[in-house]
Amino acid sequence: MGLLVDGQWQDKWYDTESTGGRFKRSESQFRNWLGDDGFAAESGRYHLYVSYACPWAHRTLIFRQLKQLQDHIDVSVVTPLMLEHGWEFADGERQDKLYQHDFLYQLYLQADSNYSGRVTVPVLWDKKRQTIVSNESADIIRMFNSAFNTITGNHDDYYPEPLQNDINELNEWIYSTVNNGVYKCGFATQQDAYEEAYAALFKTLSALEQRLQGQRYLLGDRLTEADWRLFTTLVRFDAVYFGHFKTNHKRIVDYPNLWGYVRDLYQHPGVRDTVVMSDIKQHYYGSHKTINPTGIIPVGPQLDFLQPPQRQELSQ
Ligand SMILES: N[C@@H](CCC(=O)N[C@@H](CS)C(=O)NCC(=O)O)C(=O)O
Repeated sequence: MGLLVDGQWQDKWYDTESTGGRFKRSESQFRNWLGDDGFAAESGRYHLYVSYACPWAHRTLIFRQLKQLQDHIDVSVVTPLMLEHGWEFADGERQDKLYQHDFLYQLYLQADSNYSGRVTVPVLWDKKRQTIVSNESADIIRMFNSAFNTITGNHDDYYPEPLQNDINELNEWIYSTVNNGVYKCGFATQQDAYEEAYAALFKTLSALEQRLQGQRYLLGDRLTEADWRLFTTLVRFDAVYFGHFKTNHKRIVDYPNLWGYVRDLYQHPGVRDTVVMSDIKQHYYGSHKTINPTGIIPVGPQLDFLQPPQRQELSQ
């Protein structure tokens, strides 16, 4: 675990000293947009770098499936552990298919040899201009939602105009208390910081449980970006966050509506292939030595995401 400082790799854990023990996620720095400034949407031009463990990268893999981009955007997948060199590649299935780099930070240096900042997944790479289009998953999924529509013929819209304000509001709330909320619990280094994040997380989960009582998705009948962003955290919750990040007030299986909802989304065509639970568990329990020094990976729990969700009738 580390970061680049003026193009040099340094092995450092997150600094929580200046924030009273609170984990603060840094802003992504590459924020170009497909279609703008010479980044035309073209089949085969862009490459996606992901980790199967990472909930932010997971969103982009889901949108690649939903929007039928598999033949147009290829993917390289890092190995599950993130240790002193950050994200790494290996031979075979986990190679950097474009440049055979050993470490992801080498790709960042290829884009900017003086880069300072964290080296995160996902990365959307432009093979033509040899640079990073974006390392912000929220932007990448928005681009995938529409930029390639004329190429794929897939016009499904997960960010429809009339619902955009509602989606943005939900995203903000769910990002800060749930998606990033679990990290705020897990990476807190002071008791009050942890308890504050824990309370906010379970307050939101309880509100979401209520909301999903009479409706299939967060915004009613229509499946939107907000659902997919919530899904990647919920699907990891019982196997990882509950124990490793100490978010143990309740499991997702203890919330009937949320549990049915996760199964419903898991069983959506193309999605289950993007959930690689072995990488998820290995990454968290094996990479965060300050939280789990032995690196032992718990065997359980048994989770049956294929149980019928019984939520279809809610959208009729
Ligand atoms: N805002 C970014 C966050 C991505 C992110 O933090 N990814 C984590 C993995 S889950 C990462 O690569 N962390 C490496 C680090 O912080 O050094 C996004 O949503 O794309």
